[in-house]
Amino acid sequence: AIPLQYGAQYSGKRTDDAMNKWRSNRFGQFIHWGLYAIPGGVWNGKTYNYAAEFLKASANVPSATWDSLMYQFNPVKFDAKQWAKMAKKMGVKYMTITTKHHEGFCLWPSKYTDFSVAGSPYKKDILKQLVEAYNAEGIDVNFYYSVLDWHHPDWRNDIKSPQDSVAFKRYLDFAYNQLKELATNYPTVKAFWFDGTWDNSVKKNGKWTYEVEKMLKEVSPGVIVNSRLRADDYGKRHKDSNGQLMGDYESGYERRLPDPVTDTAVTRWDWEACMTIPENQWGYHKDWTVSHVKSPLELLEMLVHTTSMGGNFLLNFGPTGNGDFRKEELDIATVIGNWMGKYGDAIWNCDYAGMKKEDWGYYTKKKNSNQLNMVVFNWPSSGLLKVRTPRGMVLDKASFVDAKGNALKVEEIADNQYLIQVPVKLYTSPQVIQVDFHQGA
Ligand SMILES: C[C@@H]1N[C@@H](C#Cc2ccccc2)[C@H](O)[C@@H]1O
Repeated sequence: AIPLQYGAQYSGKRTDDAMNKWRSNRFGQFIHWGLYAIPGGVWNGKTYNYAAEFLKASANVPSATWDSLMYQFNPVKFDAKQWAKMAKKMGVKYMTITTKHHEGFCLWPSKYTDFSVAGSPYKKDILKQLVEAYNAEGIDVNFYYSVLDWHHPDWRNDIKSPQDSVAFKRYLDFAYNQLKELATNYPTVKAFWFDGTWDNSVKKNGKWTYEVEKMLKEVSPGVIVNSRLRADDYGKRHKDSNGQLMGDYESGYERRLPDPVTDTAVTRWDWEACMTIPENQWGYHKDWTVSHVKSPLELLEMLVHTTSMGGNFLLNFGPTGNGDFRKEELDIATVIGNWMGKYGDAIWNCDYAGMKKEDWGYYTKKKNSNQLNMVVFNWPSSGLLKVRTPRGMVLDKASFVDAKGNALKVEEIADNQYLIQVPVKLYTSPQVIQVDFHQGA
């Protein structure tokens, strides 16, 4: 192995209570909210199709002009309790909020910058209201923090001169202080979600990324840090120069999921996928007709797919500049929430079942149980669901979660091969069949 000072600190999955809770949450709400929500992808009457939170770059807006959006930030419809109630009904167990995105605007009154809610007509601490409201609903809150900062004069994309070094050191001190401020002032926050760490300037500062993770865990014991923060001694990200995952979970799946047949290696570590509802919009965009908007059932399948591979699914919402949600997002929250209300037990505290993927859908397995869930998206016209079990696993009985009393016919047609007989029907949402099993000889 290559000797490293700033590589992975441990291997395997964390098994402490904080990480077990993070893992059991499975379904989270991502919220991207900042000044970019005010123009919503439109600048000087022109609609830019690229991600709305990148509008400053897409529309080539001068920094002084963009930063003056701060004086328009006054979300009169913002109601943290209402947001938290919607999230609770949707069935999420955690929420990740952008404390500061690439634009540099802070949703809390940071003492290290004037470019925050404190400088806006709104004035109040948004993070404090969200943490209190979501925690009151029993939902954990995590903080997204962009290391990339277009506003700060000392930010550098790369270090190409001694002057760059001096300036970027000032920037890294600023970011370190902000992160310590966040961990100190919001002690119930469970995890830090780092982004904007792809530039050479950060890759050349693996030591700083190591020190940030160390500081956060000292200030907030048990806190969880994603792999995106970290660069090792040689600038390697996510996995160090020895191929070991850095941080507490892998967070490279952005708008994509691992393949359930060829990518089962991900089941060996903790990981999370984050997903947009349109093709590529994290911040609020006025016009969602510019790309495919995923239906509730498409998103629900992604949630089940992710759970079936032992990952967490973080679904993104982009509130408007006024602090309310668009109808499409409210409808998705309702449909998914209705399903989670009936079948959430097949998601929460469930994990990879260690079984071969079948065409009809996905398996999830309740932690520390002999309860196997079959979430069926593709209903078989044959009325037969094929199940291949690992050696020694014997199926005992199966029934619809909705009809526990009506046992389904389970036929073992060969060693470790079963057929479960189901009615041939057209369903309009995925069905969940619960299977009890035991470990045989
Ligand atoms: C979680 C997501 N990561 C951010 C990004 C990005 C990006 C997109 C293209 C090229 C380089 C970086 C998005 O703005 C959103 O915050």
